[in-house]
Amino acid sequence: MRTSWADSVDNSASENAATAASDSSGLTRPTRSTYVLPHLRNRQPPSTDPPDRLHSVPSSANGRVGFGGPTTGLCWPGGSRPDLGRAAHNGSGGGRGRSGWSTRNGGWDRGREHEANPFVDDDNAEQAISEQENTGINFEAYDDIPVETSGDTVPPPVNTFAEIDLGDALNQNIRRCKYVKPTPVQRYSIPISLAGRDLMACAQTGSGKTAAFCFPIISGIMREQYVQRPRGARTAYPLALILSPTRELSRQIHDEAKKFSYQTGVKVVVTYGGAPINQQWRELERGVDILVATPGRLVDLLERARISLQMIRYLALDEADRMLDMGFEPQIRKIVEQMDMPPQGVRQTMLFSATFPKEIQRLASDFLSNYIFLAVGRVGSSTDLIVQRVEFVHEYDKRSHLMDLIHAQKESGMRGKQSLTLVFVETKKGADSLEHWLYVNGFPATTIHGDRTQQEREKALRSFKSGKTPILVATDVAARGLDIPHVAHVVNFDLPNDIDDYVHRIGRTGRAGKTGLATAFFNEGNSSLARPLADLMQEANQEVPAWLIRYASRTRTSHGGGGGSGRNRRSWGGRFGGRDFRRENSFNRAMDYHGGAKGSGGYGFSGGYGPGVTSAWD
Ligand SMILES: Nc1ncnc2c1ncn2[C@@H]1O[C@H](COP(=O)(O)OP(=O)(O)OP(=O)(O)O)[C@@H](O)[C@H]1O
Repeated sequence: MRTSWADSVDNSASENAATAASDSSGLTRPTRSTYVLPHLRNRQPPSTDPPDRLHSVPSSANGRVGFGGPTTGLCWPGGSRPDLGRAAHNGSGGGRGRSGWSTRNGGWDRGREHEANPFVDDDNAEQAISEQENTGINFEAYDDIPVETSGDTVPPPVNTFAEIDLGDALNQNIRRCKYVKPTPVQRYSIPISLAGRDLMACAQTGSGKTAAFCFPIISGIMREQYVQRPRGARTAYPLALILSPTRELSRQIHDEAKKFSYQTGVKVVVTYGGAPINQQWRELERGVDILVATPGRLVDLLERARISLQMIRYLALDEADRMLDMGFEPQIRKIVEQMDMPPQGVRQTMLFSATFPKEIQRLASDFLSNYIFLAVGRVGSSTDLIVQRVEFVHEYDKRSHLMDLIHAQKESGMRGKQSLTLVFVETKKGADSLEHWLYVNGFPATTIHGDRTQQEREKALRSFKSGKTPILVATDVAARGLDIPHVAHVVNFDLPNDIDDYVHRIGRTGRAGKTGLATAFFNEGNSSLARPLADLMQEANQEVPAWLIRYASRTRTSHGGGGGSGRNRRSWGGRFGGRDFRRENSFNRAMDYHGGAKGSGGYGFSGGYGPGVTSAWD
């Protein structure tokens, strides 16, 4: 019978302890595996299993059951988190440096020999260029950024990575990534997460949210020297789950997380639809600490009892507003609430996105316990790095307009290479047809959308990233999260119906402090977007054409002053992509405010997240 990597570590440890029935914290530990019938495997674990034991640990000040108490400063509290079922780590409690760091003895040291170096083989030259450019990140662009936090006792932010006790191995990887200092969302969210707090974080596109949730998870797992996992025959027991809405984004998060966890002993595995499931099974059987997944494939694996969530300590939802909108919510609820994942308050939950409509915040709060809301502003910050243009273009003129833009782009291409242009369209058919037309007209283009096979999607993305086909025509499947260096221009050939989708789309350029250009084709068909678009551009100090303002005021009048309709009836936080909805609900707890001027408007009305079409997604 095969056992997982984690199991083999645990097996050898428990075998050494022979029939030991308790660990150093006096908690009972199962000494032999018990066969569980597949149909019973996803039930709540028996009372001796670790997650149940967590319930017996008293609540701490932060409201988290079983968490070893709030930290002072940024270091882990002395001793282990009793909720983890690991032997106490020997840290000095608040001390820095090596003490207390797990070497994850045994298992990974063996596995490490085979651990490919993710810093050398990844996209080769492309990787090298983007790494070089990380050193040139325009941090000045972040200096005046407004940041708002709300919630009970918010841990203070840090200014440097050195102030945070992330552990030597992870620090080494941060250096390898050429991250010199934390971005604003990292400065605030990492201390919050390291203190064990739940978090809802709203920060601009391209501002480093992936590292913001990966670092605390990796660091937390590294600190846990020993985890007793049930010895389920072929079931994997990850300690952390990162969910994202698309396959490509899951792969990207996996690639990043592998870099951050290189030689830490923390094993990251990805699973998503459209790829052979057997291969993913085999990978899972070799052991997994952090599982990155799309919801559909994960539900499949849970139902087949290939994965159990009973050991989950950390849950992160990237693009959380998208994950909780109508397209995904039932699947997410199933994963988080109806399988065997420990409840909120026991696990630590982190939700990240660039946009957080209030209705979605309300839903999301079901998953969180006494959480902190963090908003890192848009205006006066990285969104300003994207020059936004909007042109009035009739449907029949769109192609020739696009051709003009691409010609202009070609002329301004750097190093003799055409810079990358990402063109968003509404439908899969429209994507294929536009790609064909571009190809016929001599423009090297490729396309990515939900009707293409996963292989085709991945090939298209590679070809675009490498510059072989410098034009990518995409549906919204490429709108969120994808971090493609050198995207100089985003063209909204068809505007989306939802202003939040617009924000994510244009965020594919102007990443990590770099500049970018976004052009939108607007016509009568987009009237409902006129007002939110005009407001957004104004907030980002962009030039708003007079005709768009006229359109915007017309929609304002026709909607009785409410402005926008359907999905666009959202209460944005003015300078932010979202603001804590608890404020409107007479949430009278301590509010901390850092930097920037307070409350500059927003749309001034709440909620109304209407139904939307989500066909372009997984
Ligand atoms: N501290 C840092 N220093 C330099 N570069 C960084 C730092 N943190 C992240 N980056 C780089 O910034 C880029 C954007 O990061 P990331 O993809 O995590 O953004 P994001 O906030 O998740 O964006 P989106 O909202 O579009 O998903 C990446 O190339 C990443 O490597």
